[in-house]
Amino acid sequence: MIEARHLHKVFGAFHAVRDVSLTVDPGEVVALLGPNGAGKTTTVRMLGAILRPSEGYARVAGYDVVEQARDVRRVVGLLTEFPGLYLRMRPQEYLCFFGALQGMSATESARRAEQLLRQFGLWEARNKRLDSFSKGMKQKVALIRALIHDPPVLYLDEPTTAMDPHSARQVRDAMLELRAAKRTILLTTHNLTEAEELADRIVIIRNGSIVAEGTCAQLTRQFLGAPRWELRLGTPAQRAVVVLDGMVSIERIDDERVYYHTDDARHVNPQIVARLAEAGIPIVALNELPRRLEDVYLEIVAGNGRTDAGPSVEPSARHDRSSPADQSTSEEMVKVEG
Ligand SMILES: Nc1ncnc2c1ncn2[C@@H]1O[C@H](COP(=O)(O)OP(=O)(O)OP(=O)(O)O)[C@@H](O)[C@H]1O
Repeated sequence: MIEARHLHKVFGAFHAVRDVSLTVDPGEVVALLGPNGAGKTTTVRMLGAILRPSEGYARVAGYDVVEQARDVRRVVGLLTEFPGLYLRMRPQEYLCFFGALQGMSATESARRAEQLLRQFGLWEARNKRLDSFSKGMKQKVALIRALIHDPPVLYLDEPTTAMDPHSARQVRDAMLELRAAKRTILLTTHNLTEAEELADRIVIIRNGSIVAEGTCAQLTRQFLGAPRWELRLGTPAQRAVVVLDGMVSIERIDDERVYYHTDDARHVNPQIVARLAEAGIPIVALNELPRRLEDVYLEIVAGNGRTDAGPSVEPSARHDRSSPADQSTSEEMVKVEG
């Protein structure tokens, strides 16, 4: 559904996005993660036909983001990080206005706006002007704006940042529903728990380049190694070392606990339990230690990991589309905000 090849974006002399190639399949949710200034929003804006790539190309639902920008904007619902709302309007008229821009009839957009305002708990506030809305409420209106025409592709840039926990839950539930309805979603977020919950696949970008890509499980395995286990005994753990020796890789021993790694827990752990029982060593508990996306992320962006994300390089031969005009900082293809 989204296919980007060798995307590159230069602002003046600054390379904000370098050689980004990315595929998102129909119905897939991909989280684009990375530190501040990594190039996430710039990538999303290029994929949304808002910003012209300096090099490379991208197609969304089969449409080229440069040659068929209008079609791309029709099939994409875009929630930007700083949504500009028409603050004198009330939510319903604002949403109907955007529905009309997307070619919806007045009745259809009014019906859809009502449904979404109710879903996100804003129906009671429908008669208030948007300038009286809180930051989180405005963000919800911006999200509804992205959803109004029920697009097959959604780019959600930090969709829950300003929201209270209940509202953030509503938005995450909405994303889960959209995923179930086979919408294709590219999500950028600094909330790694959110990414873990929602995304089928994670892409990590740093200094404008993709440095890691995969499912949470794949990235965890690649960057944190084999799963860690904690064995709690009812006796000093030193006694168990002889039993475990050669079966697993012991990381440390702590009083009555042993921490170890194994690639083959399914076979090794039952053997460990049997041998300890045979040796009369009581087992209190055996647990796999949870590994969070946050640990993987920090390993990658801190640069200690096995990534090759080094300093920036000049773009090499790519599908070149740059022109002198494209090197400026004001090359927006369209102005989307009010
Ligand atoms: N229009 C612009 N002109 C010049 N530099 C820009 C422009 N837009 C973005 N940049 C620069 O490009 C880099 C990437 O910015 P981008 O907004 O894509 O980062 P991000 O990963 O979305 O960051 P954050 O997590 O803080 O939102 C930053 O250094 C930013 O200052």
